Amino acid sequence: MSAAEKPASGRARSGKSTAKSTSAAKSTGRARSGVRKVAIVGANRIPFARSNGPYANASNQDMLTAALDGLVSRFSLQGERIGEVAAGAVLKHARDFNLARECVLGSRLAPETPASDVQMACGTGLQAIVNVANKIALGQLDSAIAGGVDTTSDAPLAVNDELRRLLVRLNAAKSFGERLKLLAKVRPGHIVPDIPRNAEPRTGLSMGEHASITAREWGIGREEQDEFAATSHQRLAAAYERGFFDDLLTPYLGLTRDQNLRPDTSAEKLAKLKPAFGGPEGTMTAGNSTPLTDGASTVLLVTEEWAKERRLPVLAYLTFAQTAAVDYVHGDEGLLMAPAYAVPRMLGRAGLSLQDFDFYEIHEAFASQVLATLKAWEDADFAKERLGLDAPLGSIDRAKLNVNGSSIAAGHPFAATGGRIVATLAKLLNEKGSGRGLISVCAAGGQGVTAILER
Ligand SMILES: CC(=O)SCCNC(=O)CCNC(=O)[C@H](O)C(C)(C)COP(=O)(O)OP(=O)(O)OC[C@H]1O[C@@H](n2cnc3c(N)ncnc32)[C@H](O)[C@@H]1OP(=O)(O)O
Repeated sequence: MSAAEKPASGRARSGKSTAKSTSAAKSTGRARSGVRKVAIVGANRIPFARSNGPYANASNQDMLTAALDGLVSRFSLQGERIGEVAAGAVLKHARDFNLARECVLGSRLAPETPASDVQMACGTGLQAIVNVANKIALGQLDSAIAGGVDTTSDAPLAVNDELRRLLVRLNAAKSFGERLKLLAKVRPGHIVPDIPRNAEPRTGLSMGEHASITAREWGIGREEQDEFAATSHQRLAAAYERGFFDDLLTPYLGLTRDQNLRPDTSAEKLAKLKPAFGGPEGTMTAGNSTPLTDGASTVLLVTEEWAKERRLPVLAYLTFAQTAAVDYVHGDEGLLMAPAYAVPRMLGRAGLSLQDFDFYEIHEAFASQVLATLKAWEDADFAKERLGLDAPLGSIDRAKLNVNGSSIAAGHPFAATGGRIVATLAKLLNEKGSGRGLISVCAAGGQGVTAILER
């Protein structure tokens, strides 16, 4: 561990490494393979809010800084130079060109903490975690914070292309006359803003519309989706009830728990909702889909030595990760099915089977997408034709899946979901004392990010 990364009584101003840090770096413990273990010691997030709700006037910077500062308080990181912060947002204003760095500068971390943005749609949060984990494993960092944030309340609106070009030229105009000439070209139609849609640029279809096609293809029925969604609410409510989130969450703008959570949700009540995607015969509703959400999350990842020196218990280790992408544009694979490919590839590297896990954390973009992924893993033709395997991965014990609820109940502020899931699983493994958990996150753009945590 570098001395400059040790807790400082005040803010660390110099950011310089010392001779001590060089010798300490040489002696850091390495696993036999030459790869260091990546420890998760804790996390912090703000409660997730429904879009245009209590966080309507909060920006990505406000929320991510609040999540970061909550982590700083929890682990006494005031004034500390952390090795690196990696974070991102799916919907980002141009002024936030390096959002992570702006949030570091706005937080109580040492301003000498480097930071960079990551973007992998809904996989952003988990990808940021994997990026810094890899640097820790390779000996490039001893401590890191990964995070994510998103707001659909404060989505960036763009002016249309023609007006934007005019305004850029106006800004560069050298004379008043030139400016007047350019201004005279503005037409009423230019005022119409370019509003970001929750849709795939290459197909024009929303995530929900894409998922509804996959649901039809895999024969995922309304009843099983509603049951799945109700379970998510019931389990999240039970987790809050037993205080599970007490050390994972900092209250923010009047919220002390995820606002979308409805403990009284039942499959019977959800059955009454009208379809939101897939036309009048569609099976996907507001109840069995994630809502549009605002929120932020952060996770602290370190070496075992860093944790030991501060007497911080390790919750779990991040041991494997894998990304995959599918061709939903020219091919016939579902937009959100990439984790169905990433997971078997990761299991192959890890020498594990799908059944070798105590917990499964599968991001619930939609109940139908989780159920289609599970069905794909059980399907012999999918195994043979798509995965090139002799046998299907098989089924999992559903009692081990999203045991504390997931995105349908908690909400899904796109880039913040990875941090919420890693925090939840690390704590579950810590409570159990030993075991292994699998994480799977689907993302827009036909991509998926998966990881394994162990303890
Ligand atoms: C990789 C990925 O993660 S892709 C996923 C990315 N995320 C998305 O695509 C977001 C998808 N979700 C959405 O677009 C929106 O939330 C929608 C379109 C599904 C629904 O939007 P809205 O219609 O505004 O939802 P709203 O909250 O008003 O709910 C609609 C109705 O369902 C009801 N409802 C919702 N959840 C529940 C519940 N758990 N129990 C009972 N009723 C419920 C609401 O009360 C409301 O009823 P009302 O019309 O009588 O007031």
